[in-house]
Amino acid sequence: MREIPGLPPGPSFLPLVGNVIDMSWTYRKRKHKYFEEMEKKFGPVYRLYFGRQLLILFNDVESVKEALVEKRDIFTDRPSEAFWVAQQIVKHGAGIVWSNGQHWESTRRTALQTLRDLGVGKQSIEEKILEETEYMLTEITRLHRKPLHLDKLMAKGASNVISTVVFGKRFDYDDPEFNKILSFIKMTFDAEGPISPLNMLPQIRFLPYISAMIENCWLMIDEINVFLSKTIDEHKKTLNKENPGDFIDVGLTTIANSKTTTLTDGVLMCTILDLFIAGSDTTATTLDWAFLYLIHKPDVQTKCQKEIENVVGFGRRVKWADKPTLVYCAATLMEVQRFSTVAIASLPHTATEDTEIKGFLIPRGSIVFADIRAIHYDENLWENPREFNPERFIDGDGKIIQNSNLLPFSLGPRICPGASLAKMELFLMFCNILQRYSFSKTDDTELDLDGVSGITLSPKPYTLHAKPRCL
Ligand code: HEM
Repeated sequence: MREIPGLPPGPSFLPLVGNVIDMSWTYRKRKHKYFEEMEKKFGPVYRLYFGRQLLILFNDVESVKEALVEKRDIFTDRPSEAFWVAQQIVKHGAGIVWSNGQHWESTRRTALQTLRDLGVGKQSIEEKILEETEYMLTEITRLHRKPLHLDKLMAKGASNVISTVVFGKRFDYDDPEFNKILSFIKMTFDAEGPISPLNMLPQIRFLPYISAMIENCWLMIDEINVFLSKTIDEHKKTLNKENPGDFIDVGLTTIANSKTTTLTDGVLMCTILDLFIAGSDTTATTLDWAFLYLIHKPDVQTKCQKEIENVVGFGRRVKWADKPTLVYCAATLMEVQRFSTVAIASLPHTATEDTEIKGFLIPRGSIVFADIRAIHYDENLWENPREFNPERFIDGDGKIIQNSNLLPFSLGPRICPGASLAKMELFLMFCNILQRYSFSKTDDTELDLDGVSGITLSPKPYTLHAKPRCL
């Protein structure tokens, strides 16, 4: 492989495989550490090779804004053609995440409008989140006498909020169909995502271990699709076009009423899967980190609880309307999002023409990522970024500081469409659980705050003790 002059700097690489051995093997499950090393060596814009494919990482806020906002016309598309896994997904029909152009714009717009119509950001969805939080608290009450793993419970809670929006109903935590969706999401997120070696060398799909894994994955998708198709059919039978009750109803009404929509039953199914995949693990993992930080920093937990006690007391649940007065809790969640940066980087974008960022050539067809974690740990933007400190988001008058360098949902036209829902879930679940329970470490061993990288960055499995405060 010959380097094109003008490219950003980057590490040496091997013919054919590029930097894959370091990325996917030496730093397996520690991709965030690899990106950190590369940024230290090569600065705010660097290049890697994923096989023969050029990858460019933007690591400071200027380059990310230049690419994803100012040059949005060039950097909005996903590289659906460049990845073998994406090609397979798109072959089965694309929803929001992997589609481009007109199809993406219209599907994303419909999804956003539908989420708004269904009450995301409003009281109706708040009720559902509070109801789900009660189920989570019942589980904690049932299990709290033993050391608890919160990750699965958070995944069930967050997925049920999406279920309520999409299907108009929640599932029991032991429902087999629900658990199938959860296993699929977990499998997807444990994988290396866009930089899985399978994308670089699709031929390895014929190796027995890998082919069995892929086979298993398609089987799961088939089963989920059968379930989705059955659910859509059931919705067709009860559809009231004047008063659609959930995401499927709104989708079916759009299909029936609009001659120009790109929505079909197939696209609806893909979009539903996108919402589940993109919306449940991210939110659940953020909450999992939040409770890990609280047992690491008991003083932060005490301050959050004192604030809840003073503002809300114990006589009622914490509401979304309490957010402006629960300043320390809100700041803690902002710090959780900065410090954990669950989405280490944006999803992949591609350059649709040759361009320059910070004076470096970014050739057409290169795959680019915004390294969100690098921005969240940038010493030029944050004081002591390696310290967990909610106070950084509170000003001298005790008001929240909205810091435009906090970018957990990325930037530009592909910015996460679920951000409002996620923020509401995080706040209501976090505060209401803390109102009722205190959490502590189960032993004296030091907590591991480094995390394990898949598509998202999750805490290494940990347990905690939950002690009821008032029941
Ligand atoms: C704390 C929770 C969440 C975090 C940290 C998060 C973060 C992100 C990030 C970083 C992206 C990539 C943007 C880019 O490529 O530039 C994204 C995309 C996306 N997210 Fe989220 N997200 C969260 C919750 C949600 C929820 C609850 C939903 C659904 C209701 C959702 C749906 C999506 C979708 C559909 C996309 C693809 C957007 C597109 O390609 O146009 N996310 N999210």
